[in-house]
Amino acid sequence: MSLPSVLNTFSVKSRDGENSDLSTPVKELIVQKYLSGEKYSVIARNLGLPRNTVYTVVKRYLERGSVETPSRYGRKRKLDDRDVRQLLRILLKCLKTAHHLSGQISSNKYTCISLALSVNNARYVCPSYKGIIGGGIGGTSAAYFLRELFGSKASIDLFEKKSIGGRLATVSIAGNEYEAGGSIIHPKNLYMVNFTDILGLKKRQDDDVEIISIFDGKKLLFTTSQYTVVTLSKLFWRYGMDIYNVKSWLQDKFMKNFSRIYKIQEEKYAYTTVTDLINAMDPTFVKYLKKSIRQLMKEDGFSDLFIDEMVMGGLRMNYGQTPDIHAFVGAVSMAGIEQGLWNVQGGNKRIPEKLVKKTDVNLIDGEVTLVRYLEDEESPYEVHYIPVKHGQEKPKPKKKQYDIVVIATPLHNDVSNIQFEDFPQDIENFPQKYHTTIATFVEGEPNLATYGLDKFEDLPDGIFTSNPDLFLNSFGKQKPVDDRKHLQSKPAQENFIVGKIFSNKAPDELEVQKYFPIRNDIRMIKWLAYPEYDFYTDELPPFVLHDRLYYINGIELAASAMEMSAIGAKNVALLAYNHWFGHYDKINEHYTEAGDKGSERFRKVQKGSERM
Ligand SMILES: CC(C)=CCC/C(C)=C/CC/C(C)=C/CSC[C@H](N)C(=O)O
Repeated sequence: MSLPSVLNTFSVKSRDGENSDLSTPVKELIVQKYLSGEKYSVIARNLGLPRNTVYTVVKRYLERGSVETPSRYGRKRKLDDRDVRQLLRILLKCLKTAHHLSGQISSNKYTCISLALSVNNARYVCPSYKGIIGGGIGGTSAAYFLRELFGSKASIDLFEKKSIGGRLATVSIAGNEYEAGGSIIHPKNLYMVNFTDILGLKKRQDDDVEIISIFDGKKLLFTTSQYTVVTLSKLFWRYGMDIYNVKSWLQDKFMKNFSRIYKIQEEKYAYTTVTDLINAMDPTFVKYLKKSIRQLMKEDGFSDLFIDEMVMGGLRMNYGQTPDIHAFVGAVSMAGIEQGLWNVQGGNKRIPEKLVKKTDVNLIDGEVTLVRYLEDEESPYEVHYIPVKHGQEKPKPKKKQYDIVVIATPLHNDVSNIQFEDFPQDIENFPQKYHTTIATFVEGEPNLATYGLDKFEDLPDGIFTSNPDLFLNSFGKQKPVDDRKHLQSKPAQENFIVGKIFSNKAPDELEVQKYFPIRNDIRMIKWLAYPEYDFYTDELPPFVLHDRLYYINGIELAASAMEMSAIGAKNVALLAYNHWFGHYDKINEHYTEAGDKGSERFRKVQKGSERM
């Protein structure tokens, strides 16, 4: 099955579509009954209709404010815009006095109805119980943003079956801890910068000039120098103007409008699909999903040599893949080889660990197996889990009910095996393949001959590879996550280093010998690290799986990075907040900043996405 069709099965689509075969009075009767408090199942039974049909009619009504299917040729509205605005003003006044409603109201044609629905639907108290499934950077960021939005009274449970941090982890070798998973943060990754600040953590940034080479499997094609002027001359000699153009190209084509997301989210706008969120940053980004980074850069005049060496090198290091992956993740990878990258003193996993404490969540050590929808219950999501085994006894399965549930783990069979039951539509596991990346840490003496070198001093700090057939994706000399010198162990022998080999397959003894013939210790970590970006589609997964059941990790299909997970988490927290308090004018809506030219190009991407 191709990806678009697979993703369609994942979207929230009602089985009986538009119900265009029901007459308008019947649809109106359904809505009337719903508004007077009758449950879907009761309405369905009394009217002799399938429950799904009733659900869909109500859902469409909540989205559109009308039971009619919108049509250019349909019946005209009886009220004109002026009437609607006037009605709105009156309604708003009544509502604000009567219910202290704080929602903002715009004058779009459905506002009148959604506002009326707010009277029935808006909840004036915070949801009591929220469950987050997954304790990685996505889940813990979601906890933080939910706490920020819903306040200290909301009770938040966070389920994690292993350890907090997920794919942010350290490995212990030669007496020190090293970054083993997501390892780098860009200076413009505002959420990571803010978390580090708020949580009282410190940045770890190398002041030493790092020497980087590109290796084709036989020799080092290119090596930077510790003198910037020499490096620039060498780069210019090899890549010409490409090396000067790439920085401003990345800034103009990507970084500038990517940064719009921070303002958009500060203004509490949220999007129901990953595509809609990307589109809100810049509609051109949606086009990047449908072409390769190679194609985009070639269209913009970059040479094959530059793409095959620099871009390839960055992509093999960051995602173990090639410039044939889509241009959005390609651009993120390019940002990941810019200057000024940093990580957290003590390890990046300290961010999620400290977020858990800061947000005062209730941590549940357990593996979630099932989420069941209990339609008639006040807290309709029943989460089933198996507590982590601590003693000898086999733990008994348990369950808890929630108002809101956030899934913060890839819904992918190799990673999680959560079942969904009794939902009006199918919620299936994430069909996209995840890429296996092996990080092998070795304490030993590197094999200089492999790189065509003679002297130990000439071994670069980092090696990118330009050959897609090579076993080695990248190599890097490692520094401990705690760079306070007095805490670090000394290497076991002269010319011993701790090096990290990234590869797509586990190395056998011969392969390890090739890079480290003499060694003291070796540790190998297998990650299902990020999606296999072998698709071009602008139909990325939804953030909303059901009314108040949200999913963060679909954002990884756009690009996987710590910051992307935090952006996804903030979007989901804002969706939960806007849905709960009836701020529908902040969902899937265009955000315009005064004088913001970029957003004038905004177009709606409602294909396959639904306003919940
Ligand atoms: C915030 C702006 C303006 C742009 C940044 C876009 C972005 C999300 C950059 C992340 C850069 C980065 C750290 C890329 C590395 S790829 C992920 C890698 N596998 C890792 O996490 O270690």
